[in-house]
Amino acid sequence: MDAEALRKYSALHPKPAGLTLQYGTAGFRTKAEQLDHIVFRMGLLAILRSKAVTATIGIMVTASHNPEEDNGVKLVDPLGEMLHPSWEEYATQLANAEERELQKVIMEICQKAAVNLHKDASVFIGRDTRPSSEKLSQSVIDGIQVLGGQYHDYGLVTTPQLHYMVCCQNTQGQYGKATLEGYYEKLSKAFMELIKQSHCSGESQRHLKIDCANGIGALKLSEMKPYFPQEVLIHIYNDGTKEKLNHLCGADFVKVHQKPPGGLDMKPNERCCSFDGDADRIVYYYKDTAGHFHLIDGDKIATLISIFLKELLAKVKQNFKMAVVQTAYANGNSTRYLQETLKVPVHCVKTGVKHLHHKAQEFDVGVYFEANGHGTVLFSKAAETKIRQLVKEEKDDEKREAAMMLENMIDLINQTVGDAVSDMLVIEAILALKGLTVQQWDALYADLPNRLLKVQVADRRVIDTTDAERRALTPPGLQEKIDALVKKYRLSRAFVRPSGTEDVVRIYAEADTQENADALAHEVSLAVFHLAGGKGAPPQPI
Ligand SMILES: CC(=O)N[C@H]1[C@@H](OP(=O)(O)O)O[C@H](CO)[C@@H](O)[C@@H]1O
Ligand SMILES: [Mg+2]
Repeated sequence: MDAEALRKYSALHPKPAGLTLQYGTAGFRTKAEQLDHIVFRMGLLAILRSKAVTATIGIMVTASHNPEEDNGVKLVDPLGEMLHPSWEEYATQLANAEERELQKVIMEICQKAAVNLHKDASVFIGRDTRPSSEKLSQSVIDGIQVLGGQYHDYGLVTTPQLHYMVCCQNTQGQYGKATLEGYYEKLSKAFMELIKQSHCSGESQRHLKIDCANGIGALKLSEMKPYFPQEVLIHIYNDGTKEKLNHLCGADFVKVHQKPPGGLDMKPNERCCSFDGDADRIVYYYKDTAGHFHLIDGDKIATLISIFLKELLAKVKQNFKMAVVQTAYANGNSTRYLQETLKVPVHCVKTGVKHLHHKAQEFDVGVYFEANGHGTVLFSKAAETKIRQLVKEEKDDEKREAAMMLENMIDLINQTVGDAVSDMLVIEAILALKGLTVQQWDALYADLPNRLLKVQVADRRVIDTTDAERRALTPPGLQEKIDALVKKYRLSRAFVRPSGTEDVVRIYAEADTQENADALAHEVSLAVFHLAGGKGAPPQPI
């Protein structure tokens, strides 16, 4: 390591005095002006990680659905997964080290993680469309160069595209070609193969309006358009030419406020969807003839995909183990539908994509979605091999055709991470193949009315949870109070947990009516305020 270069370059990316940040659920996220030293140091860390695992590592500059002024950075592991939890701690240490200690901290990480500094290193870089992203990605490159590694800067890409590139690179092209063209070709080919087999979609069925949150999704979808057949009629809104990123639009806005985004004129019964700022989340929605808004969230997306896959799996008769993975935020009626009507096992894990991804890897076919629309499907290697073999060798027509559809699903879904573009194509293909309208999809089950609130407390770490975050262990008395409040309502459920991305405690409640869900959420938020050290004025009724 060139100590002099490290000193010189870290001085160009100084750490603001007293600032400490944590590598959280989605990497580092804060105001863009506080991030320069962080991204420089994540460039350093990406090199260390690359040397440790002898593979290409990804680094993405984005703050997803957060306001345009924010930014963030996260690392991508060799197969396109999130950074391994054991390294999150190193990331935090490196980010918070004083400048004069930087070299020492690097050496400590090398020792703890058995990094051989003489090995080669390679990093792929991507960024979203925020005004601050370009400069920050230059600082990443400074970090990479100080420790001496190769890099490829993909420039503007969606988060899932970068995950895809990393996976392609480290599987020597088995997953696909590590170029944007490779991504577009792989997805569009699988999509076209799938919809070839659909008979029943009239023209009106093929229109889809997409709110791109004024972000990177708009750019990349426009690039991808020429790869689609003419029958695909997608209309891009909020493309970033007029309004601000994520402002009153995007998947997070639509899910949280349960209303349509600005900038998209929606006619009754038109199928619409929203991406988030880095295009790794998607939610669907429509307005009925009475003008009521209907949200189709990640839970209903997981349900649609599960129905489709379960039918195909029954046809190929392979006894593949399939399961759905959710978090505590999944609507109670989605869980009930999946378990009782569809008879698919459902598992609940802690919030955060890495937890869902990890659990889904236990099955031959693991469908995972967060209610907010981040999700994908994982196929085990054994299942994939068997399916590809059936496509080549199976004599029975029905079985072979089902295997072909599964094979195309494997190629269409981005198995590295949730991907709005890929998920959208999966959904569009399923709707076309099953001849389902957006209303019919929505009608699979009715969401239980629910409410998500947040409360500020002095220190959110006073709340400790268990049972996939569904029960609070501390502070004393809180869970007992929640239990008592929940008993007052029908079909009710409530839980609280400290957020991993914001300095707040989140409260979730559902019940038989919206009034009851709102009342329960409010009462629970008061309990949190009083028992967990609430800050400022007590929460007001909704
Ligand atoms: C209730 C909710 O939507 N929580 C989100 C949010 O996490 P919190 O830990 O709740 O702040 O951001 C995460 C990262 O994007 C996402 O994985 C998660 O689902
Ligand atoms: Mg995102």
